[in-house]
Amino acid sequence: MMVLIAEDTQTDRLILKLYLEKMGHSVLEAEDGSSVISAYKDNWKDIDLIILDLNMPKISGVEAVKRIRAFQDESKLDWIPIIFLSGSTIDEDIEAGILSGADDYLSKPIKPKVLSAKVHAMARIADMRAQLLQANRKLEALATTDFLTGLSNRRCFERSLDDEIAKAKRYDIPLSIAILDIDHFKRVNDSYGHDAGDLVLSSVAARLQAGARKGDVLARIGGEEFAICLPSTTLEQAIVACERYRIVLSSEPLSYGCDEFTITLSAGIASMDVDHASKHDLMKAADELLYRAKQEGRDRIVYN
Ligand SMILES: Nc1nc2c(ncn2[C@@H]2O[C@H](COP(=O)(O)OP(=O)(O)OP(=O)(O)O)[C@@H](O)[C@H]2O)c(=O)[nH]1
Repeated sequence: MMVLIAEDTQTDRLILKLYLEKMGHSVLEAEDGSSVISAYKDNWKDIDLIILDLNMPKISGVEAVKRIRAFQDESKLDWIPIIFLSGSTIDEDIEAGILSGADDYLSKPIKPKVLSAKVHAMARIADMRAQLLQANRKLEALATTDFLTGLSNRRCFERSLDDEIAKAKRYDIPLSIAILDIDHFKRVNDSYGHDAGDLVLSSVAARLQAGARKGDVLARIGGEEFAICLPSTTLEQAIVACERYRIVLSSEPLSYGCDEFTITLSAGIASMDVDHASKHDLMKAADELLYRAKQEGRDRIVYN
């Protein structure tokens, strides 16, 4: 581990450094409260643990820990363990240290075995926390991804749309969305089976994804229904993009074993304006236009 230590008494600092290095850790030294804060800010990526003296000149250990924890919160950094070191064993000092954001307390003079045990315990907690964060990230990815196509799912699409609508309003920039639906998809399932249907869905997703512009959010929002959020895109530009998707899809057949399917899609496009200023209004407008595209014969894009 990389341990940042802060201790204003040079001999104490050297002893602590020696013990930690003997245990196989790397050590970064600071000699007072303000230098431990700046050392952490400059090196937070490498630091795994902080051990600091409670009583230091100018900025006390308690204040330094408060500022380090505040910096972690503001910058959304991962938690790392902090241990206080002090000659005082007064209950109030221990309480103040822990309440400031530290995780454990070591009393001076340092006993190598106790130091080693506490560092070990902190490393274990940090490791468990890292595992938990990783598991949470995996769960988050599962909760926002459509398992069949690997695209974003409806939940993720709606969340991105909320963000893009807020940005479009804040900076007064255009925003368009399109809802695309594969035509007569039921026939694929009915004639070739569900596996063929699944393959068509993932091939369509891959083709749409390959043609998507960076920054556009493409999602599978229902069975054979896809949606695209096109930030900074006017209705005219969205029509061009959706025509491209429509042609990309129908121009070359998809194959499933020896069978080939020509797939077409219908789409409704809506752009943000005074009438379609909310997520609900935009989705509803695009959905109604998609319905019109189906009514008017499919394999087409409809907009207002
Ligand atoms: N294979 C497969 N089929 C799905 C999936 N989700 C929905 N479907 C099927 O998609 C089909 C949608 O049928 P419909 O809503 O009648 O639409 P359509 O046949 O595409 O007709 P139009 O949209 O009117 O052109 C149904 O047969 C669903 O069972 C899926 O994940 N995999």
